[in-house]
Amino acid sequence: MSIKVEYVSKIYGDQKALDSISFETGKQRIVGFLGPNGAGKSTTMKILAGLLPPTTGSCYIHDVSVQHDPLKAKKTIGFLPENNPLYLDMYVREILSFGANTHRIKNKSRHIDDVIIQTGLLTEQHKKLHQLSKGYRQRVGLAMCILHDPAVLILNEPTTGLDPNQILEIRALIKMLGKEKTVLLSTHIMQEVEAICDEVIILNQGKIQDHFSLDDMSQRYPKLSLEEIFVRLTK
Ligand SMILES: Nc1ncnc2c1ncn2[C@@H]1O[C@H](COP(=O)(O)OP(=O)(O)OP(=O)(O)O)[C@@H](O)[C@H]1O
Repeated sequence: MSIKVEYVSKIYGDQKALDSISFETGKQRIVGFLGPNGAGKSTTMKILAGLLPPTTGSCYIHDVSVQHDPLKAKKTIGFLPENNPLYLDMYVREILSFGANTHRIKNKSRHIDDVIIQTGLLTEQHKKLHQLSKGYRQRVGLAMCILHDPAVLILNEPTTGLDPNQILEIRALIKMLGKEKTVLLSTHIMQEVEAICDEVIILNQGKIQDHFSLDDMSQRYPKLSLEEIFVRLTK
């Protein structure tokens, strides 16, 4: 099992954001994590990334408990938060070097070269982040995520705010990364899920409504598009 979530609930004050959710994903799968605004996607992702404690329940990345062994679990995770907060005054190589130091990566320079090639940043590597287009900033965010070669990527709305060309390029990059890694990807774009995901989890008001493989979709929901399924499960 790659990602395992067991009976996770999260209560903020008197707001129940997650209500005992459980799911598991296989390895090297791209999993679309869908739900309307406020469904609890970001909360789940932050809990999985070890940035937020659940109120109850547990999660595991490759059988390592995020709650009990957070440092070990974090070595296996690359997390791209919503809005990809980066230090915009830093140069591309500088921020990657900063990330590599955090992960104590050996052969840093060669490793950064590899990640720059993998994420298509070669032509932009000498720029400061504020000089980059949103799409290239997103590539830097993804480069930061994969620096320590984690087996699992947790990507919160990675294509939001990008133009159609950049969306296609970032999707292709995620699809390429998904050949070797498990990717949990939240998005509001159904087309994106159909283009790159192997399976889908639909969350609504803090509860999992369904979890299915896209290969099984037409059998499970005959004649319905993913958008229609989303509406049916979240209305
Ligand atoms: N720090 C917080 N304090 C209080 N309530 C919060 C906090 N963070 C999230 N919530 C609430 O928890 C619920 C789930 O929020 P969350 O951000 O996880 O949803 P989401 O599915 O990621 O939404 P979106 O698609 O809009 O990003 C919402 O009702 C939200 O208002």
